[in-house]
Amino acid sequence: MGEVILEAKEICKYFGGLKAVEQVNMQVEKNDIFGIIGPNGAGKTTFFNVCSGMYSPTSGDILYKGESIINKRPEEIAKKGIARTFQNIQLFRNMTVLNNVKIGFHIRTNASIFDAIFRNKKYKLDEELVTQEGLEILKKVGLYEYKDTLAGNLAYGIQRRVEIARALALNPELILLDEPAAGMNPSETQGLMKFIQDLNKEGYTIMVIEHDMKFIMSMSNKVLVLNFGQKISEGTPEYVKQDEKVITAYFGRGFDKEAEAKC
Ligand SMILES: Nc1ncnc2c1ncn2[C@@H]1O[C@H](COP(=O)(O)OP(=O)(O)OP(=O)(O)O)[C@@H](O)[C@H]1O
Repeated sequence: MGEVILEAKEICKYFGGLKAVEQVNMQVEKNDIFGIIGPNGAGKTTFFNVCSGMYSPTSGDILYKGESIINKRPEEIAKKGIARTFQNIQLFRNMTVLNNVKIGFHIRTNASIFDAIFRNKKYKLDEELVTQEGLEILKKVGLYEYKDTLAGNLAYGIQRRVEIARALALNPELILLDEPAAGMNPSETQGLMKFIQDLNKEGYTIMVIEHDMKFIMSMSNKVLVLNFGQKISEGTPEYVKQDEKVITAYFGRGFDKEAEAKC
């Protein structure tokens, strides 16, 4: 077994009387592409938000490299090496791609708002460094040609990649992706899959939640399946696909043909 970098221990998250997530355990190992799927309302988003530190669990713990990240501020979590994207793209549409990526660096550089306003030496040094690093990231992920394009003018699939590129500016080890293929057409989805696999080859560990079964099954090395807030299966895509409990969860909800076709 490889090094565990993110661990969920008996996570429960209740909203009033509603048990959105119930006793879920998970271990993401270094270099995994760890996929989480489940039917609508299964608790994926809630679990994701607990893992990224956005929600405190009702009970249980989240450990990053053995250290609890529960109740830590988002920037503290980011500094530890965890980056995330959001379900709805959160780019500045009227800014260039490069400037969007540069924003991702603000947590890492030491220039204060004071430095920035008065554009003093420290700010200028940081600004140069950040521009260089931003360009490096764009080269690394194949987005260099868009560096001067306004984010709002890009095709949807490319905007998604820019969002992920911005997350890389935090220099993370672990990237959490929240439904990255939502709203994409099949060719954009294919492109995104390759993009994520390439990042993984670069050494990033990835945890991803998605509705799209085919996306998760063809990309992940490990899959966790939630249903009604509980973990019903976990393993390789091959294992999960033939697990009776998974088949029942999906088939029982009446989208068997669709789900099967997508596997
Ligand atoms: N902030 C909240 N307050 C109250 N109930 C919530 C909240 N967030 C989620 N829920 C409920 O928790 C359950 C799990 O929702 P969640 O969004 O985590 O599932 P999901 O698997 O991500 O669903 P989908 O695939 O539809 O996005 C649902 O019954 C949902 O209505």
